[in-house]
Amino acid sequence: MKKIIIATKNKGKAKDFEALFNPLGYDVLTLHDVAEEMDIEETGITFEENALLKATALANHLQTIVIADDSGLEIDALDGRPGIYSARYAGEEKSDDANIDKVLEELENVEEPNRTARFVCAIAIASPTQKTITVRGTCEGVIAKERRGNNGFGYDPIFYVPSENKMMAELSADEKGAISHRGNAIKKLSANLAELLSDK
Ligand SMILES: O=c1nc[nH]c2c1ncn2[C@H]1C[C@H](O)[C@@H](COP(=O)(O)OP(=O)(O)OP(=O)(O)O)O1
Ligand SMILES: [Mg+2]
Repeated sequence: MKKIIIATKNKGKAKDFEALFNPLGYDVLTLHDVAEEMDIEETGITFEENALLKATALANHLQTIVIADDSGLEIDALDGRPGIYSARYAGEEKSDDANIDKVLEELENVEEPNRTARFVCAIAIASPTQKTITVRGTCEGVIAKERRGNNGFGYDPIFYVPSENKMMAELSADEKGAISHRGNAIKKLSANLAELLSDK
């Protein structure tokens, strides 16, 4: 199979990408496979900037074409927080469990109609020979009052998807890919994905 390199250390994200890319004929490699030692700082103030930082750093390092994803959860009642700070919302140790606890606590007194939120995913493609590209996908939902489901990663156990009548963490990787912010971002590329990934 052809290989696609994703500049991520997040294993849950890598699984999402496998579900999206394996059917298109690509094996997924991550930073764990190609440059474990790299630690790319996310100093941007938008998802797109951070995705570009990650993709460009690894593309330059490997001298090949690379994809990166910067993503997060925007909660309307929290004025869009945690946003680009989603991974470290409850502290530098990047704990999904602590992040969820913090969100549930902050929304303790917020009732259903005001618990709307969206996942956002910016995907960047960087290459030594082509112009960089970014696309954004989103997925609308509602923050539940407690966790449900064992699939996925991050905030999936508290993200209710109305169109599926399920938590994101109750969907299989394929079902998630069909409706998720990550899947929606990839869809925007799909018409010319093969060309974009050919590194010519
Ligand atoms: O589908 C998702 N389902 C649940 N949660 C999600 C999803 N997509 C992003 N998220 C959350 C997880 C993390 O708290 C943050 C991403 O932060 P982000 O910096 O992009 O990723 P990361 O630091 O975990 O890995 P890396 O930068 O190596 O790709 O948003
Ligand atoms: Mg990160």
